Amino acid sequence: MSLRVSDLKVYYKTLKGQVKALDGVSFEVGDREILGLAGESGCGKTTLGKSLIRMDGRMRHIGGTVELDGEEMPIGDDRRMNAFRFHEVSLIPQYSMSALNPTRKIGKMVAELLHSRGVALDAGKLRGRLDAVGLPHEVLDRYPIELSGGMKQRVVMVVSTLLDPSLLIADEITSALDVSTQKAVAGALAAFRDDGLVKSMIFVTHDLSLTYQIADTIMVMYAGKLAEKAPAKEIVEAPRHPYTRLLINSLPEVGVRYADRKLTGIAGSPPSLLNPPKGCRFRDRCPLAFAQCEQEPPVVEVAPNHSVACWKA
Ligand SMILES: Nc1ncnc2c1ncn2[C@@H]1O[C@H](COP(=O)(O)OP(=O)(O)OP(=O)(O)O)[C@@H](O)[C@H]1O
Repeated sequence: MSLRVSDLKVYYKTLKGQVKALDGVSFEVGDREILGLAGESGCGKTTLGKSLIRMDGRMRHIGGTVELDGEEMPIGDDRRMNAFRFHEVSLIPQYSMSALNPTRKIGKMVAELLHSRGVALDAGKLRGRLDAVGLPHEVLDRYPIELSGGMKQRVVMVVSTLLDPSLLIADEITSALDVSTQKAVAGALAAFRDDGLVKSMIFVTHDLSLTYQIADTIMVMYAGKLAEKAPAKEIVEAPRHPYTRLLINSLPEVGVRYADRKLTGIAGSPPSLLNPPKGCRFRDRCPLAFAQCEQEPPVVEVAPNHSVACWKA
């Protein structure tokens, strides 16, 4: 087992109270597995990715454990997490390709970044990684502004994996790209796993159709909790949770750009995570809701590797 997350609770401290962004989430990612993490905006996807790397100032580790390759990660301890960051687990954050330093050539930026981590640049390895994502070596001599969006995203992928992390988390890395570039970048990401450059991966996206192309397993979250997790084909072809069904039905049409997509077909909006409702958090929007949904549904394995949190699944 590569990653084991048990009953993880991560809250944000705000002036209005605690936002329960991750509220008791448990799941595993196997060796060589790509887990696609899906769900509407605000369900906790980014919080999950960040909490495995670096908590921001408002985030609090309230409970639960995270084990990577059998070792517990001290996710609430920023200093002790230094031993894990980039070395064991690496995150490609949302919008990271736009955050490349515009005043540095790519090669210099990579050298400086490694230096800041106390690691010497291995030029041969760097060139090998550029080859792996289909970038010409001469990008090292270019400024970010001279690269296309897809090239910048590949640079970020190379930088994030130079220290050979076991687990790579990619958070919405294809959102700002056109459809064919999205596919190419997702394909390059899957090749990282296929070539053994990383052992396992979490691919975070709103876009279930893209995640379906590369993920072995898809986990759907709703309002800070796990709704359903199953092999990708099963989630798409035979979803059991009413929320997953509605998500699948609202898949955007092929060829529509991210910015033009709207999640239609699910009336209402997710509950506030400041004071989430008791019981099933989806029940106000659920076409199948009944009295028992006032109790929180447990996550139940309804078929091999297929878990659902719904009384009616
Ligand atoms: N810094 C913060 N302070 C307070 N609340 C926050 C903060 N960041 C996120 N949240 C809240 O935590 C919840 C989960 O947010 P998160 O960004 O993890 O969701 P997401 O599924 O990744 O959404 P998106 O797809 O829009 O990035 C939301 O209710 C959000 O409003």
